[in-house]
Amino acid sequence: MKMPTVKYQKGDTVMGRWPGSSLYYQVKVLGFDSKSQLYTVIYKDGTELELKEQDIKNVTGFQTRSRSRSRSRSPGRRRSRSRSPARTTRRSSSRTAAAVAATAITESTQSSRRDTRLKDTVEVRLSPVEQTKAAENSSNNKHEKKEENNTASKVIEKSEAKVEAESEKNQGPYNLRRRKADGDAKPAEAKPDQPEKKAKEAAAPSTIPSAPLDFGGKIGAYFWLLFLPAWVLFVILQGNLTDPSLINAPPPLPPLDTFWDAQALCFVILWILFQALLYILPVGKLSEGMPLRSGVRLKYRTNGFFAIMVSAIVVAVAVHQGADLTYIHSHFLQLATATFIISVLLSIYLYVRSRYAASEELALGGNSGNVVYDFFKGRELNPRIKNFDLKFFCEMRPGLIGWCLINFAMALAEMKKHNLDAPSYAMILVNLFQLLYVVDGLWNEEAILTTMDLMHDGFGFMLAFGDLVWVPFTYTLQAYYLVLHPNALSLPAVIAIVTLKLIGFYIFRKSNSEKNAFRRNPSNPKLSHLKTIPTATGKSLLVSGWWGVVRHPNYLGDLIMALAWSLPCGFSHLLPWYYMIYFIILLVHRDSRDMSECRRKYGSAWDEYCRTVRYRIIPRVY
Ligand SMILES: NC(=O)C1=CN([C@@H]2O[C@H](COP(=O)(O)OP(=O)(O)OC[C@H]3O[C@@H](n4cnc5c(N)ncnc54)[C@H](OP(=O)(O)O)[C@@H]3O)[C@@H](O)[C@H]2O)C=CC1
Ligand SMILES: CC(C)CCC[C@@H](C)[C@H]1CC=C2C3=C(CC[C@@]21C)[C@@]1(C)CC[C@H](O)C(C)(C)[C@@H]1CC3
Repeated sequence: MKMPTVKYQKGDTVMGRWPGSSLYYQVKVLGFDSKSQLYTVIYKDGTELELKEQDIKNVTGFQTRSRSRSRSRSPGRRRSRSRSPARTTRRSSSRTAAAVAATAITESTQSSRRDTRLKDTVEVRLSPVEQTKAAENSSNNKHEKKEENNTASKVIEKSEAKVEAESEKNQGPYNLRRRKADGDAKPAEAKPDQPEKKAKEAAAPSTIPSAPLDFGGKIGAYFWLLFLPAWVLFVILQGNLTDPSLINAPPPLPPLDTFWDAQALCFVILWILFQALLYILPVGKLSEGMPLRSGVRLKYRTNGFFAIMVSAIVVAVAVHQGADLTYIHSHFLQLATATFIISVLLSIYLYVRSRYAASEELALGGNSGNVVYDFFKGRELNPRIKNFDLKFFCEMRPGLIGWCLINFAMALAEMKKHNLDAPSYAMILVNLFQLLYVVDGLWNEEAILTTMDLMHDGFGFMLAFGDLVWVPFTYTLQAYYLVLHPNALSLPAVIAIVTLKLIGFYIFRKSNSEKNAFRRNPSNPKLSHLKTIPTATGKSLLVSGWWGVVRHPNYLGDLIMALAWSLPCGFSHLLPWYYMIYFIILLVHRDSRDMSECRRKYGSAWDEYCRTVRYRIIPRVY
């Protein structure tokens, strides 16, 4: 960059104020943009920011800040055990841009959220220095003090209103740029029909970091590809046995031709097309997803509740017209096989199209270069055909609504099998509990846009199979089990199980809604009583409310609900407890995946959060 005649020159070592605080760090000037009148500076750990001239000072007139003074002043110190910058640096394994953020715990009130944030900035990770008295008294500084509030409040406005998109787009008075060390640069791939894009990407190295391999890496991917379908087959066959113990040896494989049923395939295709039709109808809200790396926010048609209502009406009419839904029970294996074939075809399509996707459209994981691993994990973050979002659709519609349809069919099958006028209590509970879970998910469909799957995971075999096969054919195992293995429940047992379910549901819904509301609008007045930790990405972390109890309160609620789903099936067999066992494993693994991802994103701010909120899922236990 050619430097015009400006106060500070490229290469100068100066003191740069950290946005939102009155602390200065030694920085090097990288350049000056005459248009925006901002200096690009680099901090010692490699973080780049754009600063105004007022926020830059000459090194003379500064002295090293005494840490104890800095810390004892800090309101946040009262909340945190280990605040030594040195210690934090040692403990933090993956320092990102956040590692230099002024990590503060802020308590905001409705009226003075911004001011409080400014006052409460308590900790920095570089060796902060402050100006000498002489320098502080200078007239220049008086002006600067006034300006400090202006500029800092701009930062907060930025981080509270349109935070993510703007920080990524490099707009506004300060820019927190991605650190170069955020990940390995990957060779750019571009769509052949987008020569402009290709040229641009070839010129600039791709910013897509490849995340560390998950799920046991490349070998693990082979394993899961074989194990997951085999497991679905195993539990379906077990469900038909008189003694369906999970620890029994697998039943003998039925002849191959029993797997295939063309009619079953037609039903599955019809069901998916029907759901796709409901999804594209211009009914319901168009919700915005979280900002992507490019700053773009995709739009999603969140009409899931409408879709399940219409589906229920259509199914009711079909049953009234004589359709025999017990077909689903008697052809469970064939329906699962047909859906499996569709999920494999879909995964192949997803992998092939991801080879043509631009690098900015790829997820952080799933780009290892190993075909099998990438096929399994998924490469493209939001594969779309025009506005039709494949990942969102698959996650929220055919499998999820199909789950309720299958449960309902199992209730009818139970009545048929045992000549009942009504389903058993156990079957009713399982049906109602899971229906509530699905309907709630669809009612709050927008909230899915802030979950890990939608924000971070690529769409590949794992999710395609998970959404289309795993959910409808294994999450229904309790109802499937009850058809052949009835379990009588006393009234007190029913009351106890319903109470447990409601407690779990309350925790699950409240915590998910709190995070979703906060992510969508961090300055939401309803959340102003909550404490937050700002991070260098512009986003903050909730540190009180539900997210101050444990790091994943939503998982806790979900697990309590899972317990309530299995209890109606009794303790005679392990099969109906499969979901509970699987779910513990899934959520513990998800929690650790999320931990690594958040540590990568938020650096020391995340470490700070973990020190403040010590337990992951169960208070005082885990
Ligand atoms: N039934 C089932 O099979 C499954 C159900 N679920 C349920 O789906 C829901 C979503 O789960 P999942 O996507 O795994 O995870 P979360 O909804 O918990 O999302 C995790 C993300 O939330 C953000 N976050 C974490 N801590 C904080 C905080 N303190 N303050 C603000 N934001 C924070 C981070 O993203 P960022 O900071 O980038 O916004 C983090 O990556 C859960 O209720 C879970 O139980 C999940 C898996 C399977
Ligand atoms: C096959 C693998 C071993 C695991 C696949 C995992 C998937 C089945 C799950 C990953 C996250 C999910 C969510 C839901 C269903 C299961 C999958 C797809 C969810 C849609 C269920 C309904 C909830 O209300 C929810 C919060 C919207 C869930 C979001 C995550």
